[in-house]
Amino acid sequence: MENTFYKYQGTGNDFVMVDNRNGQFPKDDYPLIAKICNRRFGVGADGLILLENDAETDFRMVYFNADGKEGSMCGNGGRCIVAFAHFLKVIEKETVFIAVDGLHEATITDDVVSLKMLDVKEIKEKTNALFMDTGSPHHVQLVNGLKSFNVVKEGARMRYGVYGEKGSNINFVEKNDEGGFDIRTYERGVEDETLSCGTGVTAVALGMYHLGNTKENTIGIKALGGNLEVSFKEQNGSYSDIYLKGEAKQVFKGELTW
Ligand SMILES: N[C@H](CCC[C@H](N)C(=O)O)C(=O)O
Repeated sequence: MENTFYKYQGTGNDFVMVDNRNGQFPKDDYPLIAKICNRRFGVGADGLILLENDAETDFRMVYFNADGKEGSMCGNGGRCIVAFAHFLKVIEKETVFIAVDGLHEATITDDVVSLKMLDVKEIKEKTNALFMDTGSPHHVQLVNGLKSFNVVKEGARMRYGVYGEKGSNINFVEKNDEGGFDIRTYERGVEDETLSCGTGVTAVALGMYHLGNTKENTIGIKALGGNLEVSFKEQNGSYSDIYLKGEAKQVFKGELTW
């Protein structure tokens, strides 16, 4: 079945997933990928992910944003592709795979995937905000009244206005009553607010620890689409053993008929 695709979601960040171990997917066709991700003219997703063979690891993850262009690392997509690899029996419960930013270890238990992220060596302090690279670039900013905050307007303004054409993902965060943090994210490449962004959730957890807003190194982060947990070790402002953990689920299967 040549054009079979699957749809996965991780805390509401949704992806079209294709088994491209035969190398037949036309991955240079950006307009096609954008069309598949379009919610009116296609399947509809925040991104499209290919699972490919890799000589040294269990598989390769190739991630495209909804605009059809290859993106930087996607944390929720990384969790979803681990669930997909498990479904395809490419892996059992543990894996090491390669993504655009390097090697990732992960484990899967039922539908819960714990994904190891790359070390974060530097957090930059900006006016009332932080910036760091957790595999993707992230701006982290505390706000009051997150629920009613205009994430799309402010995110779009800052994504271009502050970070230029290359841009950044923009996260807004507020402490919640449960000792964790609420997050809302404007995603570059999707050019909209998504229900969750894994590399953004990771950036918020490290950022809140960095600012002294929590002393915990296992932090619950609530995105619009569900809850994630980030754990890490910190030494002299450098972060290692970073794990992003939460549900990743297959939601349907179909046939692309381009
Ligand atoms: N949704 C993704 C982030 C994708 C990053 C992408 N928007 C880019 O900047 O290329 C995540 O779960 O981490």
